[in-house]
Amino acid sequence: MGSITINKDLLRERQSCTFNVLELTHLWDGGPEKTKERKELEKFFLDDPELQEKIPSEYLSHKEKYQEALRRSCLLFKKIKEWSDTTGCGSQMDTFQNILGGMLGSAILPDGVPFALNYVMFLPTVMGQGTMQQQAYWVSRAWNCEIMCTYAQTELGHGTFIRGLETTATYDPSTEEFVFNSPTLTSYKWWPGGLGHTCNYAVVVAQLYTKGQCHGIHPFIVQLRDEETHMPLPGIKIGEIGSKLGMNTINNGYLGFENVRIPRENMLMKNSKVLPDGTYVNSPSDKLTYGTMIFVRVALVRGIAAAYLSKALTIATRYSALRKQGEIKPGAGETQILEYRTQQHKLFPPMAMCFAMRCSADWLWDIYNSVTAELDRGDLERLPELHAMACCLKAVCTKDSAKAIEVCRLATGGHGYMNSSNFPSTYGMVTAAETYEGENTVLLLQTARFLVKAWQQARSGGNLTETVEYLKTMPLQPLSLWVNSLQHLGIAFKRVAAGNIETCATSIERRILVGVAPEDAWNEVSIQLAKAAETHCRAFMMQIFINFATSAQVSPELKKVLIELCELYGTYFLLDNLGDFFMYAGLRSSDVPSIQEWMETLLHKIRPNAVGIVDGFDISDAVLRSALGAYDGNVYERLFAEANKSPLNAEPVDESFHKYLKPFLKSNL
Ligand SMILES: CCC/C=C/C(=O)SCCNC(=O)CCNC(=O)[C@H](O)C(C)(C)COP(=O)([O-])OP(=O)([O-])OC[C@H]1O[C@@H](n2cnc3c(N)ncnc32)[C@H](O)[C@@H]1OP(=O)([O-])[O-]
Ligand SMILES: Cc1cc2nc3c(=O)[nH]c(=O)nc-3n(C[C@H](O)[C@H](O)[C@H](O)COP(=O)(O)OP(=O)(O)OC[C@H]3O[C@@H](n4cnc5c(N)ncnc54)[C@H](O)[C@@H]3O)c2cc1C
Repeated sequence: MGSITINKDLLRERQSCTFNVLELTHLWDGGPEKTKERKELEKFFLDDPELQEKIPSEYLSHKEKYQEALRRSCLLFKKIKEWSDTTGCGSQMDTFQNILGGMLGSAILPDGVPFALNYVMFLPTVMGQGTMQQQAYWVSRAWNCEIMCTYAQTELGHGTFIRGLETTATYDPSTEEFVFNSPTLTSYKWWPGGLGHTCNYAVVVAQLYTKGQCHGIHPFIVQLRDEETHMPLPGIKIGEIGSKLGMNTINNGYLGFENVRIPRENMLMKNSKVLPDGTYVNSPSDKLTYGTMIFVRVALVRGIAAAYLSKALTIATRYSALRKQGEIKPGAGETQILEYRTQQHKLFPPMAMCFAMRCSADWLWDIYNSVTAELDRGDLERLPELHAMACCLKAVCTKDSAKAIEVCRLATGGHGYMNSSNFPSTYGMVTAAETYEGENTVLLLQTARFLVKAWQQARSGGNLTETVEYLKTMPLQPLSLWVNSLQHLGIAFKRVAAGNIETCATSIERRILVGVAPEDAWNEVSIQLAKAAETHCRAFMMQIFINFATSAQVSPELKKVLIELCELYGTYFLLDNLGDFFMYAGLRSSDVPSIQEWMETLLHKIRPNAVGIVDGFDISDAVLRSALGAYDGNVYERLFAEANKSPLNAEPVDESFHKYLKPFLKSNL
């Protein structure tokens, strides 16, 4: 291996960047103070040799992977406490979020943290759905890792349709206990993270029966394993569900119950209650039980979709700046692959998406916090809008991110197929989020339900909330001739969304008029409904990005880049969905060449700043974990170093040669 110097092409890219990269880093982090905190945090954790990987996890067995992940998780959580005690600054919650859902966690446990569900789902559920007394008892125990907990909702037979869950919790007033049973194979809990061999308690979502009546699904805290021996308690059948496409250290498990008894106090009773005599007291809204899912959907947009995409882009962009292949002009010398317009088309629109996701995530987080405060005061008015936006943003951002990460991998050719590129684990992590916490199509249909109602309300002159206000204003504005401007893009995206929503609503009405049952009409139109929800989300993200790029308090050089990215976001999705813009936004085919040219010019303008933009994400090599994406660009040396970690390279001749290959070859002589 040669000495470590920065690759000359990367150096040149950095010298020609037109804006101050540190300014972008500060903007991305939310201010210089946040950048400083993040860096200190990363240093504290990533410099610890005990937390560093000794053998790449791909070369470990399934069991060894889990054991190593558990070892590091324990150290990691000890260090979190140490961090909070020594610094006295930065709430533990920020640290946990960074570790469990963010970049730091992916640096230390790239295939998932087996403790994640304790913090991501168990604690938010107890805090959102437990009484003050329950919170006082359970939160501190779980927070301090005296116990380790998960969230067990999904079953072998039902994930999406949670009203169809089969696990039963039957109240026995004689002992003031709930009795848990898994009446069928399909009622076994299946999927919860950490359930396999890590957790000793879980929030279990089950059908509540009292006085012979079923009251639907409710959350309960159930002890699964002995706190001392970790043996499953009597009647608990528990294990791990096996190897998966990714997230192989998160220890997803299965769980069945046979007459397992828990005290009445373990039902989370902030919303609905069961009194000692078995009387059921209703919740103000049965949807409050779904609160934890909203929280996680909100967190995913930034913590998974935007974060992991920024990682994939850093890898693919740096690599594309130093990788040379072929010539554009014969005899002119080999070209950096980043010079190819098709390569720019693969990488730069996802950069724009990353920014759009990031500003949308900030908006979503703010509305989540204000609506949660309103719910605590008994005001449920804005819950439907929050639910609708959390659903579509989770679906669209995880879909865009997973797709773009795969494009980034393809953009790095064969080397991207190596585990050492870190694309496989990055993709595995993000595509999982397309399914968990609400499968994406299903979530889009939830948003569509809200949109169709909003459209009906707009038509009848009713009031509309912030995100659907355009359904009232758009139809009143005359279609104007196409102009290549951000403002026109913003309006065109809203027109497309409004048009799609109207088409769905009228298609449903038409079917109902000829006697189709409303539910059947909904199903028949659901392809368009899912699309309408996606276009609504896209219009929202376009507008949020426009607001952000045009109002950001940054230098003119950085603002120019933000505006270029924002225009690229719009032109890219417009050209990808031309039919919609022809149908609903007054676009004519004669307008298309100028938009295509606009998009191509944007690619050209962004080109000199591409490396600067991904450098601005400021993802350290320890977090990036990629032979292709390291800051110094010494790709080929790193690929070799990683190849030499393969256990097969430990000996010049593997023992299997003598055992199998040699006798086989000899037998053919
Ligand atoms: C690290 C990885 C961790 C992963 C963990 C997991 O995956 S854990 C497992 C994660 N699992 C999942 O994510 C499972 C995904 N499945 C689900 O979330 C639900 O079962 C469902 C929403 C798909 C349908 O539910 P349903 O059949 O009961 O409902 P419906 O369609 O009949 O609508 C009735 C009304 O309720 C409304 N409403 C619905 N949800 C919410 C909400 N959260 N808030 C507020 N409102 C909500 C809806 O808008 C509608 O309002 P309307 O129009 O009547 O005024
Ligand atoms: C990595 C990972 C981690 C997970 N962690 C947890 C966890 O910690 N705790 C937990 O409880 N669960 C967890 N889950 C489970 C997860 O929440 C479910 O897998 C998810 O909600 C989807 O449910 P399902 O698997 O039953 O899919 P299904 O609902 O069976 O979906 C299958 C197909 O049917 C379609 N479909 C279903 N219903 C409808 C409908 N109404 N309209 C139109 N199409 C529909 C879907 O679009 C999809 O194409 C995890 C899953 C994964 C992959």
